[in-house]
Amino acid sequence: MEVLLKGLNVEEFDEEKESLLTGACTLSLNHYSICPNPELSYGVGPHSDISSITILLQDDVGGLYVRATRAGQWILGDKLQIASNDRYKSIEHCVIPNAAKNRVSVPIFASPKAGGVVGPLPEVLKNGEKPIYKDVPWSDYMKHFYSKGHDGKKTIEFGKI
Ligand SMILES: O=C(O)CCC(=O)C(=O)O
Ligand SMILES: [Fe+2]
Repeated sequence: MEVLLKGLNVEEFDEEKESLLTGACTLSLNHYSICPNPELSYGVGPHSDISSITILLQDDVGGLYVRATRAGQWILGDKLQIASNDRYKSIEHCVIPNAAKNRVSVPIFASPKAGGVVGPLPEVLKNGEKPIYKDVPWSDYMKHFYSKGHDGKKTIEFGKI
């Protein structure tokens, strides 16, 4: 995270920044059952995570498809795209089920602490750059994400000015 922040003119990953970006960690336990016709369904439809960063633990079955050329075991989320005023991009991904094996995955989401706000970092706008996003309570952003089905990268529109 510190490397990513250096690219945004943020010198120090202090307590305030930590709480704003990665103050709350949650995880999901996902089980994908064998699917006889994987081409007809999704395990999880295309979306970007709303977290800052997601770290994925998974077994050797596979099935995560990522719309990017460079992605390892971590995925950037909307919170970081918004904080960086679009310098970093959240990564769209989906899960295709497997015809022969069950799969287990454990994504760990590093997100803002409850009560936090989603918006461009002041350091990013320091040079007079126009903000693309407004300040939105993190709880509203989350509510919006969970109020609808997965829809690619549309969630981030909610934060736009
Ligand atoms: O199971 C996976 O590989 C990813 C699941 C996922 O994208 C999510 O829970 O947000
Ligand atoms: Fe995801």
